[in-house]
Amino acid sequence: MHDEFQQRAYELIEAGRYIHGQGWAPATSGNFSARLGDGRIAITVSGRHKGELSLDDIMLIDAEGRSLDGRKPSAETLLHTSLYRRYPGVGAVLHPHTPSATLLSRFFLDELVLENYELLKALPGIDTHEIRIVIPIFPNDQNISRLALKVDEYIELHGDIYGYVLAGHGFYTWGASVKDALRHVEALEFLFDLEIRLHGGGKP
Ligand SMILES: CSCCC(=O)C(=O)COP(=O)(O)O
Ligand SMILES: [Zn+2]
Repeated sequence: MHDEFQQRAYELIEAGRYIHGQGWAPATSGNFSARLGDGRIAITVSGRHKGELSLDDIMLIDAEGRSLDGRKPSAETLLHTSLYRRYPGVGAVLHPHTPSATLLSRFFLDELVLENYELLKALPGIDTHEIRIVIPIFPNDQNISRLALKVDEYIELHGDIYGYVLAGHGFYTWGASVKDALRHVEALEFLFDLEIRLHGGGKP
C-alpha cells in the first residue's frame, strides 16, 4: 500500500509522461504539483526532464514553498503555492509549455476570450457552450514572486479563472486532482490551438 505522497507522486510521473509525449513539455520545461491532506505539497524537483520522472524527481515542500528535504523545488514553486493558498479545493497544479500557449501572446495581447465551444464543459462548473471565459495573459517574468503576486492580484480583482498564460512561456491550470488538472490542460491546449488557427496562425 503506497502512502499518500507516493500515490500523488506516481500520478505526477504519469501526467509528466503523457504531457511530454504530447510535445507539451520539451527539454526540461514544465512543472507539476499535488497537495497532500496535511497541506504539504509534492512537486517536481527543478530542472528534471518531465517525461522521464521517477519517484526521486518528486519532492515535498511546505505551503510556503520551502523545501522539506534540502533539494531545490521547481523554480516556479511560488506560482503553485499561491494557487493552493487561494483555492482550498485545488489538489493539483500543472504547468506545461505547450506550443499553442507559448505562441498565444503573439496573437493576443493580454487576454484570450473563449466562448461557444462545447469543450468548455471539460472545465469545472461549466455545463453549456453558451458561456464566455477569459484566460489572462501575463508578461513573462523571471521574478517568480512578483509574477505570483500579479496573478493573485488579477484573481482578486477579476474573480476566479480556470488558468492563465505566461507570454512566450506556457500556461498554468489546476484542478481538484491530477486527473482533473490534466483534463483542463488538454481542453485549454485544444482551444488555444483553435483560436490561433482562427486568427491566422497555422498549426503550431
Ligand atoms: C528549460 S524551461 C525553463 C524553466 C521553466 O520555465 C520551467 O517550467 C521548468 O522549470 P523547473 O525549475 O520547474 O524545472
Ligand atoms: Zn515554465
